[in-house]
Amino acid sequence: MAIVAVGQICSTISMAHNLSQCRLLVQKAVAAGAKALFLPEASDYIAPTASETVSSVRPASSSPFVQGLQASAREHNLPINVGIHEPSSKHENKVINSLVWINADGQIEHRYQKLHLFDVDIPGGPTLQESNSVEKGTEILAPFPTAVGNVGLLICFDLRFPEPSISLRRQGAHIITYPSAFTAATGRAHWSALLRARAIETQSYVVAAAQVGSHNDKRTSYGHSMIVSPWGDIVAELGGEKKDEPEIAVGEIDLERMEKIRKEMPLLRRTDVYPEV
Ligand SMILES: O=C(O)CNC(=O)[C@H](CS)NC(=O)CCC(=O)C(=O)O
Repeated sequence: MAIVAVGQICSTISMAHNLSQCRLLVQKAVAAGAKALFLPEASDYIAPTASETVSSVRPASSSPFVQGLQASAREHNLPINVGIHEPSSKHENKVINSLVWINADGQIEHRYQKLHLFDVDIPGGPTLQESNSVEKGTEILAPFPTAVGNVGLLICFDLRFPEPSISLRRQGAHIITYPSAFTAATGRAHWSALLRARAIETQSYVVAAAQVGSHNDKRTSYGHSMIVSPWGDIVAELGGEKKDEPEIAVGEIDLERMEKIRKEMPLLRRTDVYPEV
């Protein structure tokens, strides 16, 4: 059994501030005995406008934020999963919403690019057009082995679509991650129900690190980072308020219990009957 930590922060436009928040979380995760730390979507920065999202981007190889976290991972021998922005190689005026796995040697070993972009217009909020500044991904990254189990990467709004999580499960995932910056309004309505549903239907651990609180005068995130077991229990959960110091929550990944759940209730799909999904 291994302990994992989810970290909760309130990223702003200041990469230096966001890095210092994340480094505090690394120290807390190490002190708690965690074997991996999961950080939210867009941990490097959250900008108030699409143009500032694009103008703030740095390649990972020269981003002080990414390099700082790589140094922390190496120093503490702790793998870190973190959501960042990276330049798009296809569009000059877009970034990619990316999730990287930094291994215990501080190397970026895996990278996933967000598939589903958050374009919504709900009167009274939220109104966000992620595709104005972000280029969507085109593939699922196969789950990869880590010290805490086989990890499959997805991001935030991807949570609303069961198909990629089912695909990751079928490809051998034990843990599915949803680093997020859920809006306060949609988070209240849907966040925990969706996370529990994905855990129950994939019979996998779901680890969801979330942004919390007010990032700027336009954006507030719901928080409530959590770890959900393959049976759907909420193993650990943080609150919805931004604290003076960023917080972690920790939980055990029990792969034996997961295998028992999968064996006792096999979820055999009738794709012979519904091949279109
Ligand atoms: O803007 C950035 O830099 C970081 N990206 C985000 O915060 C993204 C896109 S705006 N947020 C979501 O996908 C929220 C989904 C959500 O809230 C829901 O599905 O209800």
